[in-house]
Formats: sequence, C-alpha cells, structure tokens
Amino acid sequence: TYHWPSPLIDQVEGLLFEGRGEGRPDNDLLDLVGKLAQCQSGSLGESGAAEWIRFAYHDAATHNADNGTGGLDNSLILELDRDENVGVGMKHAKADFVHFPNKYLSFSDVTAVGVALASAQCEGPIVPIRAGRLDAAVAGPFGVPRPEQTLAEHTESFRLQGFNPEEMIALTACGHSVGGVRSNDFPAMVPGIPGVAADNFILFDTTTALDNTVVREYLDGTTKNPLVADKNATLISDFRIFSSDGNVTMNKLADPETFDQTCSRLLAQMIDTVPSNVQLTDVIDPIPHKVDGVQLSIGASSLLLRASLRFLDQNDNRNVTIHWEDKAGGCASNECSASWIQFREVTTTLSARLGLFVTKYEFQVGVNATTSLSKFWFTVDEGNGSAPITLDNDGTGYVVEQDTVLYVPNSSTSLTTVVAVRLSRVAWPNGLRRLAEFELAVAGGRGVACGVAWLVITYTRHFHCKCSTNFSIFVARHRVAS
Ligand code: HEM
Repeated sequence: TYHWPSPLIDQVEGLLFEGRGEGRPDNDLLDLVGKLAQCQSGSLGESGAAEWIRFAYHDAATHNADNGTGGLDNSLILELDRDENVGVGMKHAKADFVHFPNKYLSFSDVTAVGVALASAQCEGPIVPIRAGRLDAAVAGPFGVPRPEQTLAEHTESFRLQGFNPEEMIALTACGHSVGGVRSNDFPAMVPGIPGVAADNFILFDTTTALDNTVVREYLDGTTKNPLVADKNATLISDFRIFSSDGNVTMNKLADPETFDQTCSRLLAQMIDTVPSNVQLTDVIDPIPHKVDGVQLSIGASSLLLRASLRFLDQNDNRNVTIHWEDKAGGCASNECSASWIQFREVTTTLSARLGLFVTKYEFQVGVNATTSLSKFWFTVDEGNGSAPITLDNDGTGYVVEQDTVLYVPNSSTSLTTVVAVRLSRVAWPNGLRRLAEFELAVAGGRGVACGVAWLVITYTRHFHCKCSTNFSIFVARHRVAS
C-alpha cells in the first residue's frame, strides 16, 4: 500500500493525473501535458500526441521476447540517427520529454506516461500505467518495422515484440489512428509541396481522434492512409497487415468499444514491454489525498515550510489545516497550525476522463528556526456536518528529514542552486568539499542568513546531472548527510 513519500510513485502519479512534475520553483518547465496543447496542433495536422506514441513504439519495438532484451528502455535516444527511426517527430518527442526524467524517474517511464496523456488528449482509451522502467546505457539492435518489409518479416518482428498476428493488426491500427506520414521522411509516399521547403503531411485518417476512423475508412475503401493507398505496392505495409487475416480483425475493430478496449490493452502491453530484468510496479491509480511540493527552506527570520495537499474532488465548503510538531515532539512556540494560502485546480484531460476534479491546497508556513519541526499532518473539515478527518500518513505523520542542507528557492535559478548549510552540523570546511564532490561545481559562497547560523552557498548545477525535483533536500539526505 502507498505511504508518503514514495518518490517514484509520487512522480509518475503527478505526471499522469496533474500532467506536471512535482513542485519546484521553475515549475512551468515541468508542465508535461501543457506540451500537448491539443491532440492536433500543426497547420498541416501534425500531432504531438502522435509523435509521442510513435516514439514509444519505436523504443519498445526492438524488444526480443526470445532472450528478454530490449523494450521500452530509452535505447531509442541512442538510435535516433538510424533510418528506421527517421523523422522530426522523434526529435520533437525527445525535446518534450527531456526535462522530466530525474534521479527517481527514468526517461522511459516519462515516455510511458506520455502515451497515456496522448491517448487521453486525443479522445482515445485510458491506458493504465506502471512505473519502474530502467534506461539503457547503450544502443540496442536494429529491428523497428519498415514499410518495405514483407508481411512475413513484420509478423516475425511483432512476435519478437510479444504480439501475435491479430495483435499486430490491432496495435498498428491503434497507432495509425493518429498522425500521418511526412514528405521529408518518406518522400516516395508523400510528395513535398512544390516551392515550399517545409514538410508536407498526409494523415492516416480524417479525424484527429485516437478512434477507429482509420479502420472504418480502410474497410469502406475511402482511406487516404499512404501505407494502404500508395501507388507503390512495396510500401503499403498497413494494407498487407490489415488484410492479413481476411479483415477478420479489422471488422471486429469497426466496433468503437472493441477498438477502445483493444487499444487500451495493447498500448499498455506496448509500454510494458521491458527487458526481463525490469520489475514494473502495479498500475498507478490516483492517490486520494496526496501530499507534495514539500520543501523546508529558510525565510527572513524563520524556517519556511511549503507543502500542498491534493484532493480528487471539489468542495467549496472544505476547510484544510496543516499542523506540525517541533523537533522535541511538542509545540514550544504555540504556533503549530495554519490554514492554506492558495487553492488551485489542476485537473487534466486524463483525470477529467476518470471523473476526477483535481484540486490542490497549498501551504506556506513560518516555522521557528530553533525548535524546527519533525513532522506535519492535516485536518480536513468537509463543511457538511460530518466530523473532521485527520490525514497523518497512516499514523506516522509526514516526516520532514532534518537535513544539513536546505534549498533556497528564492535565490536559485534554473542554472544556480542556492543551499543553506547549518554550520553547527557541517564539519567546515570538510562539508563544502563533500558537497563539491557530488556533481556540483562551487561557483562561490556568500553571507550568513537568518541569524541561525546558516551559511548560504551558491552552486552552479551541471545541467546534465540527474537531480531530483526536490533538489537540495534529497541532495542533502542521500548525498551529503549520508
Ligand atoms: C509494420 C509496422 C509499422 C510500420 C511499417 C509503420 C510505419 C510508419 C510510417 C512510415 C510512419 C510515418 C512516419 C513519418 O512520416 O515520420 C508512421 C507513423 C506513425 N506510426 Fe507507424 N508503423 C508501424 C507500426 C506502428 C505501431 C505498432 C504504432 C504504435 C502503436 C505506430 C505508431 C505510429 C504513429 C503514431 C505515427 C504518426 C507519427 C506522426 O504523426 O508524427 N506505428 N508509421
């Protein structure tokens, strides 16, 4: 069962049901669902959602079911110069995802979440998501299907990916229900626009939605899908695949509900195609009362605790209070509870489709710097006459690690990280040297802040190091204090 904090679950759940990475000062960089805007965005009908789904498929497609290697493991990032992965769409997807992975969250988990968000954004099925994928350090073998290959080659290719012939037909139809073919990538199928350097684009079907229009237009003969209707018989791999069982599967998929259920199952299977040494979590469901954005920092004259509590429904009469205990386990300062300061609605298309209305209550409280705090919890009064409830993480409270380093968000930028070190707890200057060892370059130190013997230090962050979203606190906990 879930217990806070569970960094991997917390992050994947947040990306899925809020579309965002966990709170950080440069939060807006971390709006994943915002990158989709709508299902179809380009002037020729290009679709970021389609790019994300193709990206996921190409990563998963080099799985080898016989020896358990490959799958959704981000090896694609190292294989983008291959012909089989041609296309600006791949580069778009990579650029969309690249800000989200961190020390807890693999790129391949972000890619998997991307498929669920893309499907929801395109009115497609809900795709259940598990977490725990690992990113490969080296490129894998070639093997993504190409249009000019034979049906026998495609059937064998899908068998190695873990799909039988019927699933090959269905999964290809699910994928090719969104997006299309670009002239720059497949000029033999899609001619460029004369006099125009930009891409030309032919859609697989006439709707933007991840629905069975591609199936119906194939069956009724009106399809413009280049992989069915192209004049060059070598390139019509969708035709060969769709018709390979005498249209039995395509006729089944002509029923919208069957299409939805089949695509939900097969897209999930596609993103859960992982190397055999990877253990995925259970399917991640929305967490009913979720605590996040927890950050202990320094303010002008006190410590500053930030946290938020998220609900899955709206209630205007609801009152939420945060409570905390000082380090000694009591409340020496007599000021150990506070009301929320900001309320936000963070529902996304996916969470709305699940009937949720996701709302966040945000807290920012000053905490006495000498007595500090050990844990916090909430009480919730729904304002409907029922007794208030206590949310205390199943009795343990939400424990705030007592770090030797605190992040100072107000002074930090996306390139510099400012942390505060409590002098009494760091063997100076040894502590500085230890910090410097951990992928951080010391840019300079300055001043003492807030009168409680905190030395504030500015660091330049190596852009490529995999940092947690709660950068400093986790740095402190796992890398410095340990
Ligand atoms: C034999 C199997 C397959 C072949 C030969 C094939 C081939 C292609 C080709 C040639 C394109 C055009 C790409 C471009 O112009 O850049 C394309 C697009 C696409 N494919 Fe496939 N595909 C296959 C299976 C699949 C599967 C199983 C999925 C996922 C479930 C998938 C998802 C997509 C998507 C979403 C696009 C649109 C991308 C965009 O609009 O940017 N494909 N495919």
